[in-house]
Amino acid sequence: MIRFEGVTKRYADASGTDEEQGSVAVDDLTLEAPTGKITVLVGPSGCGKTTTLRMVNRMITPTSGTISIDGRDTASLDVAELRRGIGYVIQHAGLFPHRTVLDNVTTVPRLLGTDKKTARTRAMELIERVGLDPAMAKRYPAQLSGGQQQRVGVARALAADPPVMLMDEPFSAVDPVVREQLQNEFLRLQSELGKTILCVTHDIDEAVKLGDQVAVLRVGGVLAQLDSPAKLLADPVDDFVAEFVGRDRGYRALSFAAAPELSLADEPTVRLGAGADEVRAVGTPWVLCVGDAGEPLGWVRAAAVESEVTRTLLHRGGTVASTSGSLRALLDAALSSPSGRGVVADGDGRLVGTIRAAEVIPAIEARRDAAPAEGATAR
Ligand SMILES: Nc1ncnc2c1ncn2[C@@H]1O[C@H](COP(=O)(O)OP(=O)(O)OP(=O)(O)O)[C@@H](O)[C@H]1O
Repeated sequence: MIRFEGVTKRYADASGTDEEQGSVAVDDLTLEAPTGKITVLVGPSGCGKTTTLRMVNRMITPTSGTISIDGRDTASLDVAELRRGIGYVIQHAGLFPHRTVLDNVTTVPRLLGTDKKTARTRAMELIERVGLDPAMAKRYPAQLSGGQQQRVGVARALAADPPVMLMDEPFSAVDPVVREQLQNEFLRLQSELGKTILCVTHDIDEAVKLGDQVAVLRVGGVLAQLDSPAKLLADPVDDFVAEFVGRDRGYRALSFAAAPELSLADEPTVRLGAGADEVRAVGTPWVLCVGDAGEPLGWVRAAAVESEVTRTLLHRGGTVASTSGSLRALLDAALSSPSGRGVVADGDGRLVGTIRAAEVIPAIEARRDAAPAEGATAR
């Protein structure tokens, strides 16, 4: 566990005043980042997120207060020893440009005395584990895409197997699609590794996606709210947090509500290559097309089929919800489906049935009735 206790950081002003009289970047922060969990610090630009993170590995020294890791005051530890237990990932990956990917990943273990062969074997494992082709190990950072560089950055931070990871905007230098992939893979990796992670982002969507708990900071480095993502969306503590959490929060909060078992309608289906007569015989304007394993491929408008169902005729707009997914995914499947019937698949991606938005709403209402709002945790 990382514990901040009454931590304040002031920066000396440019005029050269003492730090004690300088401007406050982090103000009396008390916060616990539990072992094995992801704690996300989020807030507007300049609210002290990076300062907070860097005080943990002592790149920045607090003006007052204490930071401890598993009960040991970080100020009392040897800096090198402290940093050995902390992986650090930054925006743009911060790789050594003149070293290969493999050398980037092995640098810290080598410095720590791991023999070359062991360090290389482990680095290759990690390179694969973060989803990179092993052939990339020989490349230099400039020969990789931004997303690939970020993956190397994560592999490098994990190379010495530190119990604690600090991540500063780790996925922000890549486009939204790559970003989502990186986030998903990072969550998968964390579910295997169970590191104690403190992660900084300015993006509330990223915060609620990654965080087991989310700390919202306001400018001046004051903690506004510390809660689970679901609680934060459902119950912002004040106008600042409500505005920061943003619009659509009622809908977004449904991501954290597991879909109950709802009765699904049997959906008649056709296969690719089905003739126009077969499609029209279904008797509905939109007909669902499935693949050989029963996986939904897309809806086809019956009137548009002249001879047979081809891939180009498939409507791709509908999302597919999983039986083990969230209420949000279920509702979204219904809302995005051209037929109004949301497609639901099982864990193997096979069609189970369909559901309409009007049938999802009662489940949402039932959830509300079952869980009366509690008070938010605020300071
Ligand atoms: N070395 C420094 N000297 C003086 N002031 C600093 C220094 N570093 C940061 N600050 C100030 O401290 C405050 C917090 O900065 P910090 O970088 O921690 O914020 P942040 O929340 O990470 O911001 P961003 O999201 O824009 O990166 C800001 O007002 C910043 O200008």
